[in-house]
Amino acid sequence: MAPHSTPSEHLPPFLAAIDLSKYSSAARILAVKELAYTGGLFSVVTEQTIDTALQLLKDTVGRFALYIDCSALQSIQDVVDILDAGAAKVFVSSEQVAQVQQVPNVDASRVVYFPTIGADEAERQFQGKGYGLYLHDLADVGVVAGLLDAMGRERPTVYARKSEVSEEEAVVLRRQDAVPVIAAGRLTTTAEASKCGVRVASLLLAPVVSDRPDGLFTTLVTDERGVALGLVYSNEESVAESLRSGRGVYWSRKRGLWRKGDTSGDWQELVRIETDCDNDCLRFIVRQQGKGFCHLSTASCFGDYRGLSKLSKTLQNRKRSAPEGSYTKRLFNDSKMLNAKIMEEAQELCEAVSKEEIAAEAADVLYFTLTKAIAAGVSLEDIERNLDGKSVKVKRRKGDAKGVFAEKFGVNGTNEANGSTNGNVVPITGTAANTNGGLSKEEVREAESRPKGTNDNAGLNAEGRIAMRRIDTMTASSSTIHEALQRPSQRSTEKIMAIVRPIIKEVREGGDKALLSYTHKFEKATSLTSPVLKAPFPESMMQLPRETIEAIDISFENIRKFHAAQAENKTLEVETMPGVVCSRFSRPIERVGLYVPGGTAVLPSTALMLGVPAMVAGCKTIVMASPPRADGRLTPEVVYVAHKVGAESIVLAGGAQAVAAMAYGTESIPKVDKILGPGNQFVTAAKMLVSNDTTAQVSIDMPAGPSEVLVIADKSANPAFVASDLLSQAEHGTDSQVVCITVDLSEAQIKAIEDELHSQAMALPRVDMVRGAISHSVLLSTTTLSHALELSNAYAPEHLILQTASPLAVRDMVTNAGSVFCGHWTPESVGDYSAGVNHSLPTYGYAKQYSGVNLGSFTKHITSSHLTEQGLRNVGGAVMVLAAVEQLEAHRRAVEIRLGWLNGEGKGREQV
Ligand SMILES: NC(=O)c1ccc[n+]([C@@H]2O[C@H](COP(=O)([O-])OP(=O)(O)OC[C@H]3O[C@@H](n4cnc5c(N)ncnc54)[C@H](O)[C@@H]3O)[C@@H](O)[C@H]2O)c1
Ligand SMILES: N[C@H](CO)Cc1c[nH]c[nH+]1
Repeated sequence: MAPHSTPSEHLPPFLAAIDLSKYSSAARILAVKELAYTGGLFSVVTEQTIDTALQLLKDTVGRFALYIDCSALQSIQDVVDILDAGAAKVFVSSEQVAQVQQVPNVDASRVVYFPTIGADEAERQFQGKGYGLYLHDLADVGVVAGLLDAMGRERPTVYARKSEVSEEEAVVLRRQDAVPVIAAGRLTTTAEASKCGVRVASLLLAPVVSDRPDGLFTTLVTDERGVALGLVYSNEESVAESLRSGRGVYWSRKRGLWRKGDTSGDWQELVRIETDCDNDCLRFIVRQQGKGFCHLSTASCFGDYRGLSKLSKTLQNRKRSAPEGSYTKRLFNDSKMLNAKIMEEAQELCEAVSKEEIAAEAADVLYFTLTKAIAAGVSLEDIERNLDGKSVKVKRRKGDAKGVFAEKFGVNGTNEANGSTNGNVVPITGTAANTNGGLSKEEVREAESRPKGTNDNAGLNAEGRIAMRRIDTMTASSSTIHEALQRPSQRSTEKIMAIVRPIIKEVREGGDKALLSYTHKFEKATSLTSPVLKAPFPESMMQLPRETIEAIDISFENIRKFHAAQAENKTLEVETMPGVVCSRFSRPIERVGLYVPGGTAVLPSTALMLGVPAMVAGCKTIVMASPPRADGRLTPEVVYVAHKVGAESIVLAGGAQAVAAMAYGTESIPKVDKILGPGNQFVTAAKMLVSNDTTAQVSIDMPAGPSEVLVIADKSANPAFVASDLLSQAEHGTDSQVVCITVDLSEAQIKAIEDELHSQAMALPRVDMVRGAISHSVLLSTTTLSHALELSNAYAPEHLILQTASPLAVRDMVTNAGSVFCGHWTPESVGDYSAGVNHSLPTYGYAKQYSGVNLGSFTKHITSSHLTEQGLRNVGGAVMVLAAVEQLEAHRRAVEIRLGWLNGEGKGREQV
């Protein structure tokens, strides 16, 4: 067979094809030897598995090379996200390839072309682009050789897959410099050949040629950072044994098979085996145990470690057993001191000028940085992996300085121009790439309030405890406090709007069909054929346990009483001048749309909070909307409440599409006059957009987004109560925010709140949701109640909890808040469900200008005037003068003509 020119990149010996549902974390992959030791993995990603893929990439970046077949994805933004998360390569279909070309910064060598159209057209798309080529479903591996020959020297890297491929066939592919893609289950580390398995050792060694007379393979042994430990030899037997046992095993020219460490105890954990660029040398990457690799008890045969490796080993030893009184031990035990040192050294590095100073200060920064990392269980290798991950990012960040640092150094940092204050991501333009509105997958996850993955350390401090950021308001700058109090969801408003706009447009234009298709997409309720459920609702849809019915009925009655008491039954009448009577009376808004959230939790309590006042107000048409479950059904509690309040229909949809359906109406859903109800960022953005469209003729209650709470706690507060109230809102979603303001508490008292927060959070089923919220939450310590109130009024929380000695007196100082909960025996959750107050409240600081939902939200006021003859005489002069000032003659004459009549100047006076 003619030799083919080797592609100019370093390729894995094969790609092990894994199923993402089975191999979703690095730990799972590492547990399977066949996958762990050669580094190349392949997986097909779909809309359903994209999040798993992104999480896996995050978890394994720099450890494995993941090749992802993206040909089933609809959005090119998803493909970009996969590349950005560190995929070695993406396989894209003929349909996707043109779009990928338009994305800036995508390196062609990270794209593998998967032809899904006719050969001629495919060749035109592919030729000269520098992509790899994926040959899928091969009938015969011999085809590859012919194809490669035809392509000549400019040939691409070829990835080839044949189902049930035999070892022989895989070796043929490998010798042709093609990369075989082999189902993980077919791979084996056993030494013996078998019909149903493909030996990893055979594939690894297939192209390797020894340049030694004894046929042994020269083998370089290195640690994970690539530092050489020594030179040894291998052969097929030792390589197979190494893969089987997961240890460094070599071939000694004197003693034969050599399991390193069997006699000395200095054994090696195998990380990976690689071949070099021209296949005449192996590299074993190992984790050396014991004293070191060399028989002289040094780390390597070339002496001891130096530089960062040496520092990292020393710090790891110190962490295990630091001598009492050592400086490093002190740093390990005192995180505040360590943080202060990092800041101090960073400052000194900024001020350094000469080469010597810069080297010395940079060394200090590295020392303290690495100490912090190792104290937290982060190794130097982890940091380097992270760097490698960042080096392959596609989305370029502007990298502006931020906040106080930008201010301090006088550089522009707020990046407001592109609507982002935290991401600095330069948006992708020009293609359908922006279907996520420019949000990264992680930002979308947060907007969707999805729980944090177990490998994501959101909300955890350096000790791995769930902890809020702490700020001492006596020493922190006002910009630090201001920045800490920014709502997470506000950072991406424009991007969320960009996602929501096309959804609204589609539903407005496409009606029921478009609405249903979004429900199929977001709720996965693909069996649903109608987007609405009309009253009367069948009994079978409201089957509930007795105690649930009782609880709903009690809450219903309390909410009804409190809202009924808000009714303005009498017409307001004021005689402003004799004979001039002004009145005001209220009328229910006729048609209201009530959004009941249902993405991450089912909220029948919100159905009560909206439905009961709508019923009390007398709204004629009550339409509810709530996302159905994946089986297409609604939670029975919501149906029961809808029935109790007399709703005419329930829209089986959520998000922006439900808002659009109620705003514009569809074939089966009535258009409403006002939309009320809280929801996630997509819902809130949609409400704001439709209320701004004058053609929709719809108003909204307020922007009521992700839940938030602010607790003011003085010395009388019980730390367990404080923590429980903070957590009750943190569990709503990863984009919720909770704030605790302490008043004159000692370090021990603040610590008691932090301890409670950690231990109570750890026991919650939604702990991974809570961690997300805690990651952008804050504890502010103050010394006076008035300062605490000043901060709270500026923040304008949705819920304000006063755990203070005289809560009612403190309440009098509140100027901005959605709802206030007074005293130690008033948890916020009583207001969420049953006390009677409404829980649909303004968030994002809108409590400065909006009230929470109340009876008035469902009514409008109409004014009327009634003048007697004398009344017109009394007020007419003023009207005529002002109309003349405004040069509105018809206005003036409307009075003048009447006064003329009264003065007997007109005809037919008796007709009036
Ligand atoms: N402020 C208040 O008074 C109040 C009261 C109750 C609840 N809340 C808040 O309501 C929110 C409820 O959020 P939720 O997510 O559980 O339910 P939700 O019903 O508000 O949102 C779910 C919908 O979001 C849409 N969506 C999800 N991912 C999307 C994406 N990537 N692109 C476009 N649309 C997408 C889907 O249509 C889905 O139906 C929470 O943030 C909670 O804190 C606030
Ligand atoms: N706390 C939410 C208002 O932000 C409402 C709610 C519903 N269920 C529980 N709580």
